Amino acid sequence: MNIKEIKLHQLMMNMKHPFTTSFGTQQDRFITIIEAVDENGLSGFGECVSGEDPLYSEEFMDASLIAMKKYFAPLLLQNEIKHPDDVWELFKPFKRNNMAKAGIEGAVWDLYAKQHDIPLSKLLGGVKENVDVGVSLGLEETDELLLERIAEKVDEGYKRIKVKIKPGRDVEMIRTIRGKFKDIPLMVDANSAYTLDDIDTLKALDQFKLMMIEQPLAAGDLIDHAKLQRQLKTPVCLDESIDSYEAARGAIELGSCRIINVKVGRVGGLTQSKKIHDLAQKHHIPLWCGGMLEAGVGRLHNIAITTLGNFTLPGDTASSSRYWHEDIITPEVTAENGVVEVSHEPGIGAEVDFGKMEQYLQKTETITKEDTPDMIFYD
Ligand SMILES: O=C(O)CCC(=O)C1=CC=C[C@@H](O)[C@@H]1C(=O)O
Ligand SMILES: [Mg+2]
Repeated sequence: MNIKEIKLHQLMMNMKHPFTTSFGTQQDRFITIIEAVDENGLSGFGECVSGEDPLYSEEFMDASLIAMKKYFAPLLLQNEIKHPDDVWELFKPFKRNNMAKAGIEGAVWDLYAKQHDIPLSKLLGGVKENVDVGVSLGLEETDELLLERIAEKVDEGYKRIKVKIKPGRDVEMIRTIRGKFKDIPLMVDANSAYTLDDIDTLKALDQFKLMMIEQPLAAGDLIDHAKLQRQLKTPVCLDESIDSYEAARGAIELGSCRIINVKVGRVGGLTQSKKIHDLAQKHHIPLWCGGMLEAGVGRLHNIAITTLGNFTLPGDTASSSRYWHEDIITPEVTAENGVVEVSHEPGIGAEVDFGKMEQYLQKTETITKEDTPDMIFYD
């Protein structure tokens, strides 16, 4: 693919509203945009979605940056690859660090699609021209405030509403929501805030006709999720637990969930996302694409993967304006009545706008072919 250099554009973006989950509140988003440049000056873009702190998962941006600079970018530059699927194999000896791997791999996918003049969605085997999207709402100080936010998003036409729950803000809060919004497609996300000791609370949620309960228990606990799913009518959806193809296989075989949320970064990139897609399809497990509070580049990668046939449920890829006063891409992602049109342009389908990015840019670091992987044991 003749990749000449990798640039790591490090941005600090300020979110329009704080976003609160069971594990914390976020206002600033530290994002790295990865640019892979080929010998002809063509650029492909990826986004590293690690959090600022290791709260959602063990990955965090400072560590991902080191992993990209020390290992993944130099490795990519020193090994000629023919296809983006080769990237996963190239990085395989290096354990985990999926979000760092996915960020670089994403730039390679976009570059390859542009080199071949096709949309990323088509390159991935996507079959949809538009995708349904929902919206994820954080916890608010009061239920009244949350009701207002839901009303806004229902008016905007989103295809489903996801609300965050945690112990003490669960059954009664959902009862209040259902009191006002009797029939909206509604789901909850606990981000691992419960254990099987909370089974009565989780069972009580069955009465509210929820589409699913996302990640109620600990990420590593496929066994307890299987026990829980057997006792719940509401489908369990796994997010944090699905950090690899093998985890997806385990969850499906054990019956730990009936739905999977695929996050491209969490599973190590688009190649792994496709593999999980095919596995889930074979087992009749529907998918949707989750979000990581991405800027436009990550958002467009999410839309591209959602065009695959088994992404049958609305994802978290809401409009750019859901989180940002101004996104870094032109055109921005816009959901009309909960539907995003898939671009026919080559690659991710929008331009990264360096003029807009400037306001958020803290630093750009460039890795070239002269930079060797910085390892003690490497031959
Ligand atoms: O809109 C989005 O990007 C999804 C937002 C969202 O729900 C999440 C983002 C980041 C980490 C988690 O809290 C989370 C999730 O669990 O899905
Ligand atoms: Mg989640």
